[in-house]
Amino acid sequence: MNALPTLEQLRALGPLQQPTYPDSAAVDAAVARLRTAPPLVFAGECDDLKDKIAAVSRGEAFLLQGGDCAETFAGVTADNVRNKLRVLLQMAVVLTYAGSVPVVKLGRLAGQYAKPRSSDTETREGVTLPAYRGDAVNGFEFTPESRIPDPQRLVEVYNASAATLNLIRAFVSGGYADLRQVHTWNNDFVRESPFAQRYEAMADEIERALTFMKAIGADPDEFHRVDFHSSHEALLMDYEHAMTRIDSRTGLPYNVSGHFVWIGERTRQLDGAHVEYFRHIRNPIGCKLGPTATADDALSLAHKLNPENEPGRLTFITRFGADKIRDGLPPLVEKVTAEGVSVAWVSDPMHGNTFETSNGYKTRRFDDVIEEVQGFFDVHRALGTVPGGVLVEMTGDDVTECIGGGEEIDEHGLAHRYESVVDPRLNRVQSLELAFRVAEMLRRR
Ligand SMILES: O=C[C@H](O)[C@H](O)COP(=O)(O)O
Ligand SMILES: C=C(OP(=O)(O)O)C(=O)O
Ligand SMILES: [Mn+2]
Repeated sequence: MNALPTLEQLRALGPLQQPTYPDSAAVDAAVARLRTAPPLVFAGECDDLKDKIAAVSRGEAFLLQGGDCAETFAGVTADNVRNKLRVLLQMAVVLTYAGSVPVVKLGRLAGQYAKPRSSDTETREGVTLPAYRGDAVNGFEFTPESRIPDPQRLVEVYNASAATLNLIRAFVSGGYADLRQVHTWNNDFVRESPFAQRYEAMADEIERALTFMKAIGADPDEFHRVDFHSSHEALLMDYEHAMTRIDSRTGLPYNVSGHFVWIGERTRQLDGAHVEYFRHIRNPIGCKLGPTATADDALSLAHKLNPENEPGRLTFITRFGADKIRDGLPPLVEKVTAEGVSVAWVSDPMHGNTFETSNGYKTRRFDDVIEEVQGFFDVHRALGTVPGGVLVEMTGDDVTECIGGGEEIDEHGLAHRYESVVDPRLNRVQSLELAFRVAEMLRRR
């Protein structure tokens, strides 16, 4: 494989969804600063994750990827990060115990700050401004000043990601994620929620099992820490290229701003800048596939992004929508499988199911989310292939952004606590409910 293209070469390919900065010298300064910054992750950690995703592709593990649609700088607080991690750990333990399969835990965090948008502008009450493109680019506040892209924010992304990942690393190795804390994670949960109660019952069973294992001589320290990795959409060429380093062990380039990075639905053109960048880095990578993707697109992307057909290297994240998955997914899976391509299939049941309510909230129906995951499992079952995981937009807080679920949030209920700056997230109860529902699907896998 030839060498990593320069940033200038990638820019010359016209990458889509990039901000238009007013001051290019300021961009150069931010990129130069990032080029000398220490890595946030190590290449060896990326390789470990690649091995785990290879197990996912063989059906020996299940991938749980979750976090905000868009992280915010204001959201880098101990409470926010802990709440998110806690629900991810709860979901993982539900999937592991009720689904009887090891779970690969992948946070959509510590780097998820840049957003592709369907429109370059946003209009409110007759005023039109540049669209908000994530805290990596501009401010959410609807004023002309705040919406101007500021490259200094790229350095802030690095700092915010470093702080988040540092805290996550402390939590997962310092005892918070110890399986013996399985009850503690559920403390202060709405007791009335049937899923919180179901979780309590399951946690009791797990505790008994742990006591039993200790009695027969198992080492309790085995349960002390968990593996947890970070991921984000590698959208902004300036940031991602500046955060690419040559691994000293192998001499190969890795993106060191996250363990796993993915190409979004809007930037997966075969001859585009993103695919060109991604084919050179050695991280495990993902590529979204939506309803316009053909079987030939999938195959060409696989050949270009993973020419050596390395297991665990490539994950296809499908996001068709509940009404399209059953017809749209089979041709892709059939062709890719028939050609002997090694890939992990993951369902993103969020992005094909977004709509706007009459009162102006971008939302999703919990039932559509479940229906898409069910369709994903059914398609794979019918084809004899492996439904490898789910990617969800979720938060550890009790927000009201998605409709339905056990608490039966309706359109009017969305106004109660809608905090997302881009897409609607499952709240804590909805996330747990999803985990139980997916565990049932896994048991039948
Ligand atoms: O999160 C994904 C995209 O950024 C988002 O769904 C696009 O949303 P938009 O249509 O509001 O721009
Ligand atoms: C932008 C996203 O998704 P997609 O590229 O699939 O639209 C996302 O995951 O937030
Ligand atoms: Mn999103």
